[in-house]
Amino acid sequence: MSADILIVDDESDIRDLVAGLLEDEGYRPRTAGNSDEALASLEARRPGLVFLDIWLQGSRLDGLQLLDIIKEQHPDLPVVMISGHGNIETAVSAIRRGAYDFIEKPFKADRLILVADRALEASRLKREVKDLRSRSVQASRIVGRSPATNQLRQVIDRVAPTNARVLVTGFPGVGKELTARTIHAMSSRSSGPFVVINAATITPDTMESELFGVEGSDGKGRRVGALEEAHGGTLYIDEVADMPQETQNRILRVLVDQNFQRVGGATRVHVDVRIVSSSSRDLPSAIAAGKFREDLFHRLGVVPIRVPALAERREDVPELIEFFMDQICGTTGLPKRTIADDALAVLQSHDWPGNVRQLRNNVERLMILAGGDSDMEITASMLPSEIGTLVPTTPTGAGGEKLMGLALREAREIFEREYLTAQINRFSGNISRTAEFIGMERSALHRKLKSLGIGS
Ligand SMILES: Nc1ncnc2c1ncn2[C@@H]1O[C@H](COP(=O)(O)OP(=O)(O)OP(=O)(O)O)[C@@H](O)[C@H]1O
Repeated sequence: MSADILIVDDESDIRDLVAGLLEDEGYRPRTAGNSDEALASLEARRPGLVFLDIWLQGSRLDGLQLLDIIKEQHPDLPVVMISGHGNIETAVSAIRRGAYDFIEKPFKADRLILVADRALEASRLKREVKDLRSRSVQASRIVGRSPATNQLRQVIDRVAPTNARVLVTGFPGVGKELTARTIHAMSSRSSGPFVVINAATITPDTMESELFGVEGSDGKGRRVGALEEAHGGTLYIDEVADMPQETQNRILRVLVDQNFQRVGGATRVHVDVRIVSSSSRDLPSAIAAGKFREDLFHRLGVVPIRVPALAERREDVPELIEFFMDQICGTTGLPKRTIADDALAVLQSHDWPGNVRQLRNNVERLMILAGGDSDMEITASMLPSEIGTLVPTTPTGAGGEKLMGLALREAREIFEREYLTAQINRFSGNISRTAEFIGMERSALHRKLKSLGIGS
Protein backbone atom coordinates (compact mmCIF):
# COMPACT_ATOMS: atom_id res chain seq x y z
CA MET A 1 0.00 0.00 0.00
CA SER A 2 1.39 3.43 -0.93
CA ALA A 3 2.20 5.72 1.97
CA ASP A 4 0.45 8.93 2.97
CA ILE A 5 2.88 11.86 3.00
CA LEU A 6 2.14 15.23 4.60
CA ILE A 7 3.91 18.26 3.12
CA VAL A 8 4.05 21.35 5.34
CA ASP A 9 5.32 24.51 3.65
CA ASP A 10 4.13 28.12 3.57
CA GLU A 11 4.98 28.49 -0.14
CA SER A 12 2.21 27.04 -2.24
CA ASP A 13 4.40 26.44 -5.30
CA ILE A 14 6.81 24.33 -3.19
CA ARG A 15 3.89 22.37 -1.74
CA ASP A 16 2.49 21.70 -5.21
CA LEU A 17 5.89 20.80 -6.63
CA VAL A 18 6.69 18.31 -3.84
CA ALA A 19 3.16 16.86 -3.94
CA GLY A 20 3.32 16.43 -7.73
CA LEU A 21 6.69 14.67 -7.59
CA LEU A 22 5.57 12.32 -4.83
CA GLU A 23 2.29 11.57 -6.57
CA ASP A 24 4.18 10.59 -9.73
CA GLU A 25 6.05 8.06 -7.61
CA GLY A 26 2.77 6.50 -6.47
CA TYR A 27 2.63 8.14 -3.02
CA ARG A 28 -0.46 9.82 -1.62
CA PRO A 29 0.54 13.38 -0.70
CA ARG A 30 -1.52 15.92 1.26
CA THR A 31 -0.50 19.44 2.10
CA ALA A 32 -0.65 22.06 4.85
CA GLY A 33 0.34 25.74 4.60
CA ASN A 34 0.89 26.46 8.31
CA SER A 35 1.34 24.76 11.67
CA ASP A 36 -2.36 24.69 12.57
CA GLU A 37 -3.34 23.11 9.28
CA ALA A 38 -0.51 20.61 9.77
CA LEU A 39 -1.68 19.69 13.28
CA ALA A 40 -5.26 19.30 12.05
CA SER A 41 -4.11 17.07 9.23
CA LEU A 42 -2.01 14.94 11.62
CA GLU A 43 -4.99 14.77 13.91
CA ALA A 44 -7.26 13.56 11.09
CA ARG A 45 -4.92 10.66 10.39
CA ARG A 46 -1.32 9.80 11.04
CA PRO A 47 0.67 9.94 7.77
CA GLY A 48 3.64 7.67 7.00
CA LEU A 49 6.06 10.59 6.53
CA VAL A 50 6.15 14.39 6.93
CA PHE A 51 8.09 16.94 4.87
CA LEU A 52 8.36 20.03 7.04
CA ASP A 53 9.61 23.49 6.09
CA ILE A 54 11.90 25.00 8.73
CA TRP A 55 10.68 28.60 8.45
CA LEU A 56 6.92 28.42 7.98
CA GLN A 57 6.39 32.17 7.62
CA GLY A 58 3.19 33.59 9.04
CA SER A 59 2.47 30.46 11.00
CA ARG A 60 1.68 30.21 14.73
CA LEU A 61 4.56 27.75 15.25
CA ASP A 62 7.76 27.57 13.24
CA GLY A 63 9.07 24.32 11.78
CA LEU A 64 11.25 23.40 14.77
CA GLN A 65 8.46 24.00 17.30
CA LEU A 66 6.13 21.93 15.16
CA LEU A 67 8.78 19.22 14.91
CA ASP A 68 8.91 19.00 18.72
CA ILE A 69 5.14 18.51 18.93
CA ILE A 70 5.13 15.90 16.16
CA LYS A 71 7.94 13.98 17.87
CA GLU A 72 6.12 14.11 21.18
CA GLN A 73 2.86 12.84 19.72
CA HIS A 74 4.27 10.39 17.17
CA PRO A 75 7.82 9.40 18.16
CA ASP A 76 8.05 6.86 15.31
CA LEU A 77 6.82 9.14 12.54
CA PRO A 78 9.74 10.17 10.27
CA VAL A 79 10.05 13.90 9.54
CA VAL A 80 12.23 15.32 6.76
CA MET A 81 13.00 19.06 7.09
CA ILE A 82 12.94 21.36 4.07
CA SER A 83 15.61 23.96 4.66
CA GLY A 84 16.28 27.18 2.80
CA HIS A 85 19.72 27.88 1.42
CA GLY A 86 22.10 29.02 4.16
CA ASN A 87 20.20 27.50 6.98
CA ILE A 88 21.97 24.22 7.24
CA GLU A 89 22.85 24.76 10.87
CA THR A 90 19.18 24.87 11.82
CA ALA A 91 18.61 21.75 9.76
CA VAL A 92 21.35 19.95 11.65
CA SER A 93 19.86 21.00 14.95
CA ALA A 94 16.49 19.66 13.69
CA ILE A 95 18.14 16.28 13.20
CA ARG A 96 19.35 16.40 16.78
CA ARG A 97 15.75 17.01 17.80
CA GLY A 98 14.56 13.89 16.02
CA ALA A 99 14.14 14.76 12.32
CA TYR A 100 15.14 11.93 10.00
CA ASP A 101 16.96 14.05 7.36
CA PHE A 102 16.73 17.35 5.49
CA ILE A 103 16.63 18.55 1.92
CA GLU A 104 17.95 21.93 0.91
CA LYS A 105 16.05 24.32 -1.36
CA PRO A 106 16.36 24.35 -4.33
CA PHE A 107 16.34 20.56 -4.39
CA LYS A 108 16.52 18.04 -7.18
CA ALA A 109 13.57 15.73 -7.78
CA ASP A 110 15.80 12.64 -7.48
CA ARG A 111 17.07 13.69 -4.06
CA LEU A 112 13.53 14.32 -2.79
CA ILE A 113 12.30 10.90 -3.91
CA LEU A 114 15.40 9.17 -2.57
CA VAL A 115 14.98 10.75 0.87
CA ALA A 116 11.26 9.87 0.93
CA ASP A 117 11.93 6.25 -0.06
CA ARG A 118 14.69 5.92 2.51
CA ALA A 119 12.75 7.51 5.35
CA LEU A 120 9.76 5.25 4.73
CA GLU A 121 11.96 2.17 4.41
CA ALA A 122 13.79 3.04 7.65
CA SER A 123 10.49 3.48 9.43
CA ARG A 124 9.17 0.18 8.07
CA LEU A 125 12.33 -1.60 9.23
CA LYS A 126 12.11 0.00 12.64
CA ARG A 127 8.54 -1.23 12.96
CA GLU A 128 9.55 -4.68 11.80
CA VAL A 129 12.36 -4.87 14.36
CA LYS A 130 9.95 -3.74 17.07
CA ASP A 131 7.47 -6.37 15.98
CA LEU A 132 10.11 -9.10 15.83
CA ARG A 133 11.39 -8.14 19.25
CA SER A 134 7.94 -8.13 20.73
CA ARG A 135 7.31 -11.67 19.68
CA SER A 136 10.98 -12.55 20.21
CA VAL A 137 11.37 -16.15 19.20
CA GLN A 138 7.72 -16.87 18.67
CA ALA A 139 7.06 -18.94 15.63
CA SER A 140 5.68 -17.38 12.51
CA ARG A 141 5.26 -20.64 10.66
CA ILE A 142 2.36 -23.00 11.05
CA VAL A 143 3.96 -26.37 11.67
CA GLY A 144 2.20 -29.70 11.15
CA ARG A 145 1.05 -31.90 8.32
CA SER A 146 -2.08 -33.48 9.75
CA PRO A 147 -5.21 -33.21 7.59
CA ALA A 148 -6.64 -30.70 10.09
CA THR A 149 -3.58 -28.46 9.90
CA ASN A 150 -3.39 -28.75 6.11
CA GLN A 151 -6.99 -27.68 5.93
CA LEU A 152 -6.30 -24.71 8.21
CA ARG A 153 -3.44 -23.67 5.95
CA GLN A 154 -5.69 -23.92 2.88
CA VAL A 155 -8.33 -21.69 4.46
CA ILE A 156 -5.65 -19.15 5.40
CA ASP A 157 -4.26 -19.21 1.84
CA ARG A 158 -7.71 -18.46 0.48
CA VAL A 159 -8.69 -15.76 2.97
CA ALA A 160 -5.39 -13.89 3.41
CA PRO A 161 -5.27 -12.02 0.07
CA THR A 162 -8.88 -10.83 0.40
CA ASN A 163 -9.59 -7.92 2.69
CA ALA A 164 -12.26 -9.88 4.53
CA ARG A 165 -12.61 -9.64 8.30
CA VAL A 166 -11.83 -12.90 10.01
CA LEU A 167 -12.94 -14.33 13.33
CA VAL A 168 -10.54 -17.01 14.59
CA THR A 169 -11.91 -19.37 17.22
CA GLY A 170 -10.36 -22.21 19.18
CA PHE A 171 -9.26 -23.19 22.68
CA PRO A 172 -6.47 -21.27 24.45
CA GLY A 173 -3.01 -21.90 23.03
CA VAL A 174 -4.15 -23.57 19.76
CA GLY A 175 -2.47 -20.96 17.57
CA LYS A 176 -5.15 -18.30 16.99
CA GLU A 177 -2.70 -15.41 17.10
CA LEU A 178 -0.29 -17.32 14.88
CA THR A 179 -3.16 -17.81 12.41
CA ALA A 180 -3.90 -14.06 12.48
CA ARG A 181 -0.21 -13.18 11.96
CA THR A 182 -0.01 -15.59 9.04
CA ILE A 183 -3.11 -14.01 7.45
CA HIS A 184 -1.48 -10.58 7.83
CA ALA A 185 1.89 -11.78 6.49
CA MET A 186 0.23 -13.27 3.41
CA SER A 187 -1.93 -10.24 2.66
CA SER A 188 -1.22 -7.13 0.61
CA ARG A 189 -0.91 -5.30 3.95
CA SER A 190 2.11 -7.31 5.07
CA SER A 191 4.41 -4.28 5.03
CA GLY A 192 1.94 -2.39 7.24
CA PRO A 193 1.69 -2.83 11.01
CA PHE A 194 0.20 -5.82 12.86
CA VAL A 195 -1.20 -4.46 16.09
CA VAL A 196 -2.48 -6.65 18.92
CA ILE A 197 -5.04 -5.59 21.49
CA ASN A 198 -6.19 -8.02 24.13
CA ALA A 199 -9.75 -7.37 25.26
CA ALA A 200 -9.36 -9.81 28.16
CA THR A 201 -6.49 -8.03 29.86
CA ILE A 202 -7.53 -4.41 29.31
CA THR A 203 -9.95 -2.98 31.85
CA PRO A 204 -13.33 -1.66 30.67
CA ASP A 205 -12.17 1.84 31.73
CA THR A 206 -9.14 1.89 29.45
CA MET A 207 -10.52 -0.22 26.60
CA GLU A 208 -11.86 2.74 24.64
CA SER A 209 -8.73 4.86 24.96
CA GLU A 210 -6.56 1.88 23.98
CA LEU A 211 -8.67 1.25 20.92
CA PHE A 212 -9.68 4.74 19.81
CA GLY A 213 -6.98 6.92 21.41
CA VAL A 214 -7.39 10.14 23.37
CA GLU A 215 -7.74 13.56 21.80
CA GLY A 216 -6.11 15.79 24.46
CA SER A 217 -5.81 19.53 24.05
CA ASP A 218 -2.96 21.58 22.59
CA GLY A 219 -1.14 18.41 21.74
CA LYS A 220 -0.98 17.44 25.44
CA GLY A 221 -2.33 14.19 26.82
CA ARG A 222 -2.90 12.93 23.34
CA ARG A 223 -2.57 9.25 22.70
CA VAL A 224 -2.77 7.22 19.52
CA GLY A 225 -5.15 4.27 19.80
CA ALA A 226 -4.66 0.78 18.36
CA LEU A 227 -7.02 1.41 15.43
CA GLU A 228 -5.03 4.41 14.27
CA GLU A 229 -1.72 2.65 14.91
CA ALA A 230 -2.88 -0.20 12.69
CA HIS A 231 -3.69 2.09 9.73
CA GLY A 232 -2.64 0.36 6.52
CA GLY A 233 -2.28 -2.94 8.34
CA THR A 234 -4.15 -5.39 10.55
CA LEU A 235 -5.64 -5.00 14.01
CA TYR A 236 -5.88 -8.26 15.97
CA ILE A 237 -8.47 -8.09 18.74
CA ASP A 238 -7.77 -11.03 21.03
CA GLU A 239 -10.61 -12.45 23.15
CA VAL A 240 -13.17 -10.21 21.53
CA ALA A 241 -16.00 -11.66 23.65
CA ASP A 242 -14.49 -9.95 26.68
CA MET A 243 -15.13 -6.48 25.29
CA PRO A 244 -17.38 -4.29 27.42
CA GLN A 245 -20.84 -3.61 25.92
CA GLU A 246 -20.18 0.09 25.30
CA THR A 247 -17.01 -0.71 23.37
CA GLN A 248 -18.91 -3.34 21.38
CA ASN A 249 -21.38 -0.67 20.31
CA ARG A 250 -18.63 1.69 19.28
CA ILE A 251 -16.57 -0.86 17.42
CA LEU A 252 -19.66 -1.92 15.53
CA ARG A 253 -20.07 1.68 14.41
CA VAL A 254 -16.42 1.77 13.31
CA LEU A 255 -17.00 -1.32 11.21
CA VAL A 256 -20.08 0.19 9.59
CA ASP A 257 -18.70 3.71 9.04
CA GLN A 258 -14.97 2.92 8.69
CA ASN A 259 -14.18 5.88 10.94
CA PHE A 260 -14.36 6.82 14.62
CA GLN A 261 -13.87 9.55 17.21
CA ARG A 262 -11.15 9.55 19.84
CA VAL A 263 -12.05 9.65 23.52
CA GLY A 264 -12.87 13.27 24.45
CA GLY A 265 -12.59 14.40 20.86
CA ALA A 266 -14.70 15.70 18.05
CA THR A 267 -12.50 14.84 15.06
CA ARG A 268 -13.53 11.89 12.93
CA VAL A 269 -10.54 9.71 12.19
CA HIS A 270 -10.63 7.72 8.96
CA VAL A 271 -8.60 4.57 8.91
CA ASP A 272 -7.99 1.65 6.61
CA VAL A 273 -7.63 -1.33 8.91
CA ARG A 274 -8.35 -5.01 8.48
CA ILE A 275 -9.77 -6.46 11.66
CA VAL A 276 -9.01 -10.02 12.65
CA SER A 277 -10.52 -11.02 15.98
CA SER A 278 -10.34 -14.12 18.10
CA SER A 279 -12.25 -15.89 20.81
CA SER A 280 -11.58 -18.99 22.86
CA ARG A 281 -15.13 -18.85 24.22
CA ASP A 282 -18.26 -20.14 22.69
CA LEU A 283 -19.63 -16.96 21.11
CA PRO A 284 -23.11 -18.27 20.28
CA SER A 285 -23.70 -18.90 24.00
CA ALA A 286 -22.29 -15.45 24.91
CA ILE A 287 -24.82 -14.05 22.42
CA ALA A 288 -27.63 -16.15 23.91
CA ALA A 289 -26.69 -14.85 27.39
CA GLY A 290 -26.91 -11.26 26.08
CA LYS A 291 -23.19 -10.66 26.66
CA PHE A 292 -22.16 -10.28 23.06
CA ARG A 293 -23.92 -8.40 20.27
CA GLU A 294 -25.12 -10.72 17.56
CA ASP A 295 -24.75 -8.07 14.83
CA LEU A 296 -21.13 -7.51 15.88
CA PHE A 297 -20.51 -11.25 15.76
CA HIS A 298 -21.72 -11.33 12.15
CA ARG A 299 -19.73 -8.25 11.17
CA LEU A 300 -16.48 -9.49 12.74
CA GLY A 301 -16.78 -13.00 11.50
CA VAL A 302 -17.24 -12.45 7.78
CA VAL A 303 -14.95 -15.47 7.46
CA PRO A 304 -14.92 -17.74 10.51
CA ILE A 305 -11.83 -19.91 11.02
CA ARG A 306 -11.71 -22.58 13.69
CA VAL A 307 -8.27 -23.70 14.78
CA PRO A 308 -8.54 -27.35 15.87
CA ALA A 309 -7.40 -28.46 19.32
CA LEU A 310 -4.08 -30.30 19.43
CA ALA A 311 -5.91 -33.47 20.51
CA GLU A 312 -7.66 -33.40 17.12
CA ARG A 313 -4.34 -33.48 15.26
CA ARG A 314 -1.97 -35.61 17.28
CA GLU A 315 0.05 -36.44 14.17
CA ASP A 316 1.45 -32.88 14.39
CA VAL A 317 3.04 -33.56 17.80
CA PRO A 318 6.41 -35.03 16.63
CA GLU A 319 6.98 -32.25 14.10
CA LEU A 320 5.98 -29.58 16.62
CA ILE A 321 8.39 -31.04 19.18
CA GLU A 322 11.18 -31.01 16.63
CA PHE A 323 10.36 -27.41 15.65
CA PHE A 324 10.25 -26.16 19.25
CA MET A 325 13.49 -27.98 20.10
CA ASP A 326 15.23 -26.19 17.21
CA GLN A 327 13.81 -22.86 18.35
CA ILE A 328 14.77 -23.39 21.99
CA CYS A 329 18.27 -24.59 21.07
CA GLY A 330 18.68 -21.47 18.94
CA THR A 331 17.84 -19.12 21.79
CA THR A 332 19.27 -20.92 24.82
CA GLY A 333 22.27 -22.67 23.32
CA LEU A 334 21.11 -25.94 24.90
CA PRO A 335 22.02 -29.07 22.90
CA LYS A 336 19.37 -30.78 20.80
CA ARG A 337 17.89 -34.02 22.19
CA THR A 338 16.45 -37.15 20.79
CA ILE A 339 13.10 -38.21 22.14
CA ALA A 340 12.78 -41.90 22.83
CA ASP A 341 9.84 -43.73 21.22
CA ASP A 342 8.17 -44.38 24.57
CA ALA A 343 8.27 -40.66 25.47
CA LEU A 344 6.94 -39.69 22.05
CA ALA A 345 4.08 -42.16 22.44
CA VAL A 346 3.10 -40.58 25.77
CA LEU A 347 3.41 -37.04 24.43
CA GLN A 348 1.33 -37.93 21.41
CA SER A 349 -1.41 -39.61 23.43
CA HIS A 350 -1.78 -36.78 25.95
CA ASP A 351 -4.88 -34.60 25.59
CA TRP A 352 -3.09 -31.24 25.90
CA PRO A 353 -5.78 -29.02 27.42
CA GLY A 354 -3.38 -26.06 27.01
CA ASN A 355 -2.77 -27.09 23.40
CA VAL A 356 0.33 -26.10 21.43
CA ARG A 357 1.46 -23.56 24.03
CA GLN A 358 1.43 -26.26 26.73
CA LEU A 359 3.36 -28.64 24.47
CA ARG A 360 5.95 -25.94 23.83
CA ASN A 361 6.32 -25.21 27.55
CA ASN A 362 6.83 -28.90 28.25
CA VAL A 363 9.46 -29.26 25.55
CA GLU A 364 11.26 -26.28 27.04
CA ARG A 365 11.06 -27.72 30.54
CA LEU A 366 12.35 -31.11 29.38
CA MET A 367 15.28 -29.54 27.60
CA ILE A 368 16.22 -27.43 30.59
CA LEU A 369 15.97 -30.40 32.96
CA ALA A 370 18.06 -32.55 30.63
CA GLY A 371 20.82 -29.92 30.98
CA GLY A 372 23.97 -29.75 28.89
CA ASP A 373 24.56 -33.48 28.43
CA SER A 374 23.83 -33.84 24.72
CA ASP A 375 23.84 -37.66 24.71
CA MET A 376 20.93 -37.87 27.09
CA GLU A 377 17.82 -39.17 25.42
CA ILE A 378 14.46 -38.01 26.73
CA THR A 379 12.53 -41.05 27.87
CA ALA A 380 8.99 -41.54 29.18
CA SER A 381 10.23 -41.73 32.77
CA MET A 382 11.49 -38.15 32.52
CA LEU A 383 8.07 -36.75 31.68
CA PRO A 384 6.14 -34.92 34.39
CA SER A 385 3.43 -37.01 36.01
CA GLU A 386 0.58 -34.79 34.77
CA ILE A 387 1.47 -35.68 31.18
CA GLY A 388 0.62 -39.29 31.96
CA THR A 389 2.24 -42.65 31.82
CA LEU A 390 2.95 -45.14 29.13
CA VAL A 391 0.11 -46.15 26.84
CA PRO A 392 -1.92 -48.22 26.76
CA THR A 393 -3.62 -47.29 29.95
CA THR A 394 -5.57 -50.26 31.12
CA PRO A 395 -9.11 -49.38 32.07
CA THR A 396 -10.01 -53.03 32.43
CA GLY A 397 -7.12 -53.54 34.82
CA ALA A 398 -5.41 -55.67 32.24
CA GLY A 399 -2.03 -54.69 33.56
CA GLY A 400 -2.49 -56.41 36.90
CA GLU A 401 -3.51 -59.68 38.42
CA LYS A 402 -6.61 -59.86 36.29
CA LEU A 403 -4.57 -60.85 33.26
CA MET A 404 -2.85 -63.55 35.27
CA GLY A 405 -6.17 -65.26 35.84
CA LEU A 406 -6.81 -65.56 32.12
CA ALA A 407 -5.70 -67.96 29.43
CA LEU A 408 -2.99 -66.62 27.13
CA ARG A 409 -5.40 -66.22 24.22
CA GLU A 410 -7.85 -64.10 26.22
CA ALA A 411 -5.11 -62.05 27.90
CA ARG A 412 -3.52 -61.38 24.53
CA GLU A 413 -6.83 -60.26 23.11
CA ILE A 414 -7.37 -57.77 25.94
CA PHE A 415 -3.87 -56.41 25.55
CA GLU A 416 -4.17 -56.18 21.75
CA ARG A 417 -7.49 -54.37 21.96
CA GLU A 418 -6.16 -51.73 24.37
CA TYR A 419 -2.80 -51.38 22.68
CA LEU A 420 -4.36 -50.91 19.24
CA THR A 421 -7.09 -48.55 20.49
CA ALA A 422 -4.43 -46.35 22.10
CA GLN A 423 -2.20 -46.38 19.01
CA ILE A 424 -5.08 -45.54 16.67
CA ASN A 425 -6.10 -42.72 18.98
CA ARG A 426 -2.54 -41.45 18.93
CA PHE A 427 -2.59 -41.26 15.13
CA SER A 428 -6.05 -39.66 15.13
CA GLY A 429 -7.67 -42.72 13.55
CA ASN A 430 -5.25 -42.87 10.61
CA ILE A 431 -4.91 -46.62 9.92
CA SER A 432 -2.03 -46.34 7.44
CA ARG A 433 0.14 -44.40 9.87
CA THR A 434 -0.78 -46.70 12.76
CA ALA A 435 0.07 -49.75 10.65
CA GLU A 436 3.38 -48.25 9.65
CA PHE A 437 4.29 -47.42 13.24
CA ILE A 438 3.35 -50.77 14.76
CA GLY A 439 4.97 -52.66 11.91
CA MET A 440 1.94 -54.38 10.37
CA GLU A 441 0.54 -54.43 6.86
CA ARG A 442 -2.43 -52.09 6.50
CA SER A 443 -4.74 -54.89 5.36
CA ALA A 444 -3.57 -57.16 8.19
CA LEU A 445 -4.30 -54.39 10.69
CA HIS A 446 -7.78 -53.95 9.24
CA ARG A 447 -8.44 -57.67 9.64
CA LYS A 448 -7.09 -57.59 13.18
CA LEU A 449 -9.28 -54.64 14.14
CA LYS A 450 -12.30 -56.35 12.66
CA SER A 451 -11.63 -59.55 14.57
CA LEU A 452 -11.25 -57.58 17.80
CA GLY A 453 -14.40 -55.59 17.09
CA ILE A 454 -12.57 -52.22 17.09
CA GLY A 455 -13.89 -49.31 15.06
CA SER A 456 -16.77 -51.22 13.51
N1 LIG B 1 0.89 -24.95 14.26
C1 LIG B 1 1.84 -24.32 14.97
N2 LIG B 1 3.12 -24.35 14.58
C2 LIG B 1 4.09 -23.74 15.29
N3 LIG B 1 3.87 -23.07 16.41
C3 LIG B 1 2.62 -22.99 16.86
C4 LIG B 1 1.53 -23.59 16.17
N4 LIG B 1 0.40 -23.33 16.82
C5 LIG B 1 0.75 -22.59 17.90
N5 LIG B 1 2.07 -22.37 17.92
C6 LIG B 1 2.83 -21.65 18.96
O1 LIG B 1 2.17 -21.91 20.20
C7 LIG B 1 2.11 -20.74 21.03
C8 LIG B 1 0.66 -20.37 21.28
O2 LIG B 1 0.04 -19.94 20.08
P1 LIG B 1 -0.89 -18.63 19.99
O3 LIG B 1 -0.41 -17.57 20.91
O4 LIG B 1 -1.04 -18.29 18.54
O5 LIG B 1 -2.24 -19.26 20.55
P2 LIG B 1 -3.64 -18.56 20.86
O6 LIG B 1 -4.68 -19.52 20.42
O7 LIG B 1 -3.67 -17.20 20.26
O8 LIG B 1 -3.59 -18.48 22.43
P3 LIG B 1 -4.53 -17.62 23.43
O9 LIG B 1 -5.91 -18.14 23.27
O10 LIG B 1 -3.97 -17.93 24.77
O11 LIG B 1 -4.37 -16.18 23.00
C9 LIG B 1 2.87 -19.67 20.26
O12 LIG B 1 4.21 -19.70 20.70
C10 LIG B 1 2.77 -20.13 18.81
O13 LIG B 1 3.81 -19.63 18.04
